[in-house]
Amino acid sequence: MDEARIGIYGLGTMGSALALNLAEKGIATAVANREVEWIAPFLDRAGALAGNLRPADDPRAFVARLTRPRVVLLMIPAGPPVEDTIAQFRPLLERGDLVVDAGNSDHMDTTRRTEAMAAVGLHHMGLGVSGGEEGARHGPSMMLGGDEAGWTTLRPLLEPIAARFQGDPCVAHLGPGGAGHFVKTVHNGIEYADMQMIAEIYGLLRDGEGWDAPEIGALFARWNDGPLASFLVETTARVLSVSDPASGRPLVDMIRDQAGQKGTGRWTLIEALKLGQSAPAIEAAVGARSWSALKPLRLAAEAQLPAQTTATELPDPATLARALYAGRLLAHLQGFEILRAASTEHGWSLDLSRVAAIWRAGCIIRSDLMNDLVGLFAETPARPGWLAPSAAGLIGPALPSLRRTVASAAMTGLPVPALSGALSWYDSIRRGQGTANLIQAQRDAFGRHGFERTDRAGTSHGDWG
Ligand SMILES: NC(=O)C1=CN([C@@H]2O[C@H](COP(=O)(O)OP(=O)(O)OC[C@H]3O[C@@H](n4cnc5c(N)ncnc54)[C@H](OP(=O)(O)O)[C@@H]3O)[C@@H](O)[C@H]2O)C=CC1
Ligand SMILES: O=C(CO)[C@H](O)[C@H](O)COP(=O)(O)O
Repeated sequence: MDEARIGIYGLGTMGSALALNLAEKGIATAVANREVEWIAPFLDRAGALAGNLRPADDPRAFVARLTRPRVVLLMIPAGPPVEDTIAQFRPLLERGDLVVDAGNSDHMDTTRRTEAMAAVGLHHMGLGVSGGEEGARHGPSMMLGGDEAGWTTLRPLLEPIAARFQGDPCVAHLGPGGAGHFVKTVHNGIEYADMQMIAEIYGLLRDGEGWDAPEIGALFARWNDGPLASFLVETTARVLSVSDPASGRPLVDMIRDQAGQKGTGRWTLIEALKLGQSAPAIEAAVGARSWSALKPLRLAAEAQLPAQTTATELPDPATLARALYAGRLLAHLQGFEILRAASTEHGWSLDLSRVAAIWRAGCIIRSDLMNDLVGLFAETPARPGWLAPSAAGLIGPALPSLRRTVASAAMTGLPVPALSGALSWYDSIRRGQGTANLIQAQRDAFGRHGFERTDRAGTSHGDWG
């Protein structure tokens, strides 16, 4: 009677929300936490749902509560905590049992662990979960990597708790090993870029036009009724409207401009570079968070360095909205191209249309745009998204607004690194004749590296004098 079909280990923000979600769907769930004193208050908060929760004070008792094959889902920080916890559980598990790492782990760690666990007959599954606390509680988007047998076991547990888009559960088995965690990492890279571009538009309105936070929030709220409709625009509108009870000022004005980051944005970039890809909108977003942390240096530079700006009228809100749409679209195309490159490199056969489909609800980057991307990536799965027949029609109408916004921000001295990175990337990928001929000439001139001529095959060298 007291058995559980799944066990959640780690009752922090995400783990406790996932456990309540499972319990609410009638799935008996074992729960445990490293520091056991958190378990009783969690059960109190669970109220009637506690009837479907099976607490355990230590890993052995926790495992003993699970039906076979046992499913141990870890919702704890990536890195050493996951490593150490798996080592703790491994001797308690038997052939066929599963460990599901549902935190934001590095895909290479997940692949390594999958292989090590498979060698002793255990299934290690990497599960990317997105949606924050609210998503985990009422329906996250979930990206699973691992073997087919593990998916067969997990599917009846994950589909009932997933977010749904028009009835379709936002969970998919995306590939073997670290495929799920890789997709989650890139999800977060896109999340960083989207947040940064929103912040850049906020900066133009605040510093260029002198709008206050509630005014900007009201504009974002209106935008959320149009093509920019998304969780992040909606959230932005909400946070900009909140005032600080202590000062009476908008709460956002009382927050230090130094952003945190746990690593997934940076990992996206590192992976992109390793795959020979570039993702300047995501790079700009990671860089902007890093620079934000160096507040004393920025203050010193502001006092010392000239701005040399030219007074220029900033675009009207409708132009800014289209610029944000274009930037967002290009950042998504960058992220999805990283996924496509990784899929080829690792042999994952990722279905990019399905990835977009499970990002339509539950996750942080859910948006109306994602629905268009489902169709776009179905059109030409073997080629970059921007070569899909529908891409030009999505990008074209918004592009002049992106150009106008980036140009006037540059003249005014207001930083828009992600928007301008997206635009430069676009202008680079659509240019048939680039400037790398000069790079090749330079390389050959100083290092005899050789180049290919346009009129004959093979390696040539120049007589550079
Ligand atoms: N918060 C979010 O919006 C999202 C978070 N994630 C990921 O989910 C995972 C959990 O995040 P979140 O719930 O926010 O984190 P919290 O900080 O709220 O909770 C962390 C949990 O991990 C446990 N823990 C910490 N260190 C160890 C350790 N060394 N060994 C065993 N258990 C440990 C904690 O136990 P104890 O109480 O004993 O300290 C606690 O249960 C992370 O990988 C995070 O990146 C994914 C999507 C969204
Ligand atoms: O995974 C997430 C959402 O999908 C988390 O919100 C993510 O951990 C946030 O990352 P960071 O702290 O680096 O901003």
